[in-house]
Amino acid sequence: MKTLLVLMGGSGSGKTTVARKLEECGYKRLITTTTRPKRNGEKDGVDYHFVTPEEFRRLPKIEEVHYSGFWYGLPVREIEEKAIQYDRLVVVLEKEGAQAVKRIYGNQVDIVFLAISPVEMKRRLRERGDPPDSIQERFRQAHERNEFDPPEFVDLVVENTNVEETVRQILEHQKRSPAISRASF
Ligand SMILES: Nc1ncnc2c1ncn2[C@@H]1O[C@H](COP(=O)(O)OP(=O)(O)OP(=O)(O)O)[C@@H](O)[C@H]1O
Ligand SMILES: Nc1nc2c(ncn2[C@@H]2O[C@H](COP(=O)(O)O)[C@@H](O)[C@H]2O)c(=O)[nH]1
Repeated sequence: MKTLLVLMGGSGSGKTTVARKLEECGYKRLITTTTRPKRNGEKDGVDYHFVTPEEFRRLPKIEEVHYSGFWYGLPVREIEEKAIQYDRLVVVLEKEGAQAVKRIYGNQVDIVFLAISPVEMKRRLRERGDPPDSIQERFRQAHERNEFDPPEFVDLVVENTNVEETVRQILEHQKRSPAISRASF
């Protein structure tokens, strides 16, 4: 039984925080690649594979997106290697990436949308220490890309007001979903 859980939602909705909690529950996280600079405390190979634009261009990827001025993509190697070793995978992607992996892996993919209001988004990004111009750009982009509303293709929507409760709802949903519990890569 193998499943790929995709966490998506607006900037600051808590995708990375929830993914870390799910790792404590036995999920293996797929580390994606980006050309953006590291934030304070982020580590190469742990939070992202941080690469130059040239390295990014050469890397074989399942999907890629240009977001808020930088490139992001899921390396083929990352999913191929971890799917052999682990039954439950989790990855953090924006909307187009989530749609792309659903197209490729079908029923094995479970997409969870973490909801956040515009006011709470600004508050969390400030609290995370994002620079004011970056917060402004993400806010503009979130509106432009309609990131506050769940698209129709998601499998579960969670109001992430409490991380432990969010994780509980996701685990419960995965247990109940027949397509997910039958999935295999
Ligand atoms: N349920 C929650 N309640 C309050 N704060 C939270 C909650 N979940 C996450 N946070 C905090 O909000 C900030 C943003 O969280 P996180 O980085 O996980 O979001 P994200 O969705 O991955 O954002 P981005 O897409 O911008 O990378 C962090 O400071 C995190 O500690
Ligand atoms: N389609 C993809 N989206 C990705 C990937 N890795 C991360 N992301 C999404 O990008 C934004 C910005 O992330 P941040 O860490 O700079 O705040 C966020 O929505 C992520 O979900 C990827 O490989 N492909």
